[in-house]
Amino acid sequence: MSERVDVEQHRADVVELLAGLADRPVEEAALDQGVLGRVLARDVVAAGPLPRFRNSQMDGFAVRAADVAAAAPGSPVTLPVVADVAAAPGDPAPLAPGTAVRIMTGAPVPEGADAVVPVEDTDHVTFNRGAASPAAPADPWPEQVAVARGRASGEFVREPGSDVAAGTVVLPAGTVLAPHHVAAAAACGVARIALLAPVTVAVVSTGSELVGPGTEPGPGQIFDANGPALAAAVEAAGGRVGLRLSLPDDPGAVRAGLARAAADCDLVLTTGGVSQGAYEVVKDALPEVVFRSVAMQPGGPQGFGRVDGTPVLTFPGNPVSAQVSFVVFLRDVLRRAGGLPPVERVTAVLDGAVGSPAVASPAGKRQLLRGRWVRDAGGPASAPAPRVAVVGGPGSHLVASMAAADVLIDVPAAATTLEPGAEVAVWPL
Ligand SMILES: Nc1nc2c(c(=O)[nH]1)N[C@H]1C(S)=C(S)[C@@H](COP(=O)(O)OP(=O)(O)OC[C@H]3O[C@@H](n4cnc5c(N)ncnc54)[C@H](O)[C@@H]3O)O[C@H]1N2
Ligand code: MOO
Repeated sequence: MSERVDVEQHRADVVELLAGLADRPVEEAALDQGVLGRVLARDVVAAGPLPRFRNSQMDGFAVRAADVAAAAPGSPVTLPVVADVAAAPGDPAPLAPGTAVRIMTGAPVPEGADAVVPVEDTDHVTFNRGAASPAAPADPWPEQVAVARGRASGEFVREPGSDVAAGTVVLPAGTVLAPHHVAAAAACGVARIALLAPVTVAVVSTGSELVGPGTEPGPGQIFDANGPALAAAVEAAGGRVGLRLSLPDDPGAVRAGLARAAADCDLVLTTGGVSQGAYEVVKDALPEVVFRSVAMQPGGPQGFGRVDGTPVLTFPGNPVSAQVSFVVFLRDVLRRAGGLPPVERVTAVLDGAVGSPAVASPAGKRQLLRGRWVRDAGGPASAPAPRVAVVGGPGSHLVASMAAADVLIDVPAAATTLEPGAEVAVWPL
């Protein structure tokens, strides 16, 4: 008889087993190559300031604010336009008092100028002639400008370092990279970044009945669902699939496959072969692993330990059991090890009942039913928590019901029935 433990005990044992995974090596990557969702291992520091130089926030005229202070719609101030500055390489000449330069958004503001008057506030209104004359050359800069509205010193001038001072941290270590982080690093001219190396996981399916896609299953054969499912789950949790194996029900082959997996990866994950049958190859191949029954459904039969020094978790073969095992025991451990935040469990209100023959909850076991958020408009606005309804039955072979679910509804071990309106904890999928 194997030992029987509760869910929290097994979770704690898995956390302890995998504690060493959190010590991640660092790897470098180009900023533009698949870094989204990855975690920065080191701060990204700006070598120079951002903006890099004083530049215009508007298309208009760079002026000395004092020269146009008196301008008003009825009494414009007219200045000679002495140069044209585009957002282009080069350094404009200083601006003499009593003059203006035409300037474009992002162009360097000449020394001496301290404000930009948008073109709309002048007699030119716009510099852009649009599609009316696409072949025409760009507007030449005018000889003079009549400014109808003065601007305070500093208006529409972007100062260097006003976004980032040179030498400061743009993105701190631990940032989970999203597009806006890539933008900030790119603006600072960063080409390569240091990332936490993902935990590498070997995903090992066992069962002589399994075939891969593209094969016509013969009598007694089924497609391998767990391999692809767990590989996807590993990646979604920030891990990297280092090896995928599908092994037959032969303890020798399983032992050899697991030895290879242990040598190649940080963690080995198996499915199948851990129950009470005559061909429980994972159990038979791993005498050093602890096999136990966890008081939950699905996902009761579990094992944890090491193969050749590498941690191994053995999940049950039923596809829903394997996926639920990942969510409950491994997802957050993997995420934390790779620097990602855990997925928070949330409280929800049950929309229907649990306890009908179709949706029963066994006494003494925590049951993780598949559920969906109820998003109809009719719900009371004052509902204390989001509502959730059971989807499909509790059977651990019901992969399509699992695919229709948003969450796992956590029915406490003591409960065999729950009334509508009951508060439940849910695990987002
Ligand atoms: N007498 C008992 N029988 C069973 C018990 C028990 O306590 N006493 N526990 C049941 C529970 S609960 C589960 S869960 C399963 C676990 O069985 P195994 O981990 O040994 O898994 P297998 O027997 O290899 O497979 C179970 C089931 O899942 C299918 N399977 C396996 N691998 C895959 C895969 N990669 N993709 C898709 N489907 C897979 C397999 O064909 C079986 O149908 O044991 C119960 N029995
Ligand atoms: O506990 Mo098994 O994992 O029901 O299906």
